[in-house]
Amino acid sequence: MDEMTEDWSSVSSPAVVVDGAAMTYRLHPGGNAETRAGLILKRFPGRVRNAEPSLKEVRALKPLSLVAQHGESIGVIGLNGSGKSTLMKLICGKIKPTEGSVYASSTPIMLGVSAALVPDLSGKDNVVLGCLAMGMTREELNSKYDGILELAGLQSAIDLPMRSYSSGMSARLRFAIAASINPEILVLDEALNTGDDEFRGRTKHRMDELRKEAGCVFLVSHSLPTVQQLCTRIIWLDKGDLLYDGEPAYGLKWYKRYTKFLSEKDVESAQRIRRRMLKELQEVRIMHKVPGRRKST
Ligand SMILES: Nc1ncnc2c1ncn2[C@@H]1O[C@H](COP(=O)(O)OP(=O)(O)OP(=O)(O)O)[C@@H](O)[C@H]1O
Repeated sequence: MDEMTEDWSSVSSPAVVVDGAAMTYRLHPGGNAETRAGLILKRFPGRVRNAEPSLKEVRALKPLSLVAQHGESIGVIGLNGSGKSTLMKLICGKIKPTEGSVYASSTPIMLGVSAALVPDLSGKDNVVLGCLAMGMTREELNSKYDGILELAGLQSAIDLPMRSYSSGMSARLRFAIAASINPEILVLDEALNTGDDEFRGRTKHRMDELRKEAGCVFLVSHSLPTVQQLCTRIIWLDKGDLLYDGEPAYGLKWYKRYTKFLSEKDVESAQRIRRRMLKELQEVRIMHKVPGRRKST
């Protein structure tokens, strides 16, 4: 990930700039012959299709440009496999685009503390662990600890081992930990889908606070009410294409129609909507400043 070095203050205040970024995964469907799975497949060569390793490519994201400003909360919607997580990983710098570039005004934080959390430890202990894993100092942790427990709102369950939590309870805890470090850019991938209405209310409050502190939040979600309630803008991805980038009401209206047609197996009508969205999409072009020259627009 390239950190932005330009002075954007005179133009606007972008938090993330995606400049023609695309992602193609390359993989060997036959697997590595040295792995356990590879050895098993080798014993049944005639029965397993594609047992011979051959390079396959998955075009997860086609070239896409967008600018996310400070103060925005952006919902990322789309069917399974449409490229949402891939875009988030590119934004967080977890993977490098195979084309184009991604710039961020500071390192985006993905709600990724789950990896550091330990199911056998209590919620409280996991708060300590998660915060330290995100690089918080002891002093910061002490000052924020009570606020995190309050935001998680797990009451007495906070003393129970995390393995006893429902997915909604785990989501509360993970969100409370991740949102505690006031990240300038926060990426929430599916984290809030399992929360109930009460938790969504708390989340909205915290997300509004983050945005007011000039943060920028990306929220990947299949829950349209969540996106509608929490986001100021939506991005709709479909089979690696950007279909919509704009205010939520209009995009969600067409997305709901699109998914309804697909569920009714009316592919023709769904395709019509897809074409319409692509036609209406206003292409974003990232202007690169040339040193010593004025931008002429
Ligand atoms: N590491 C990987 N290697 C190969 N292909 C991948 C990899 N990760 C994702 N893909 C493929 O890229 C495409 C986009 O996947 P991605 O996870 O970004 O979609 P998504 O919109 O987040 O899906 P979902 O809603 O199901 O989480 C899919 O076809 C997926 O199979």
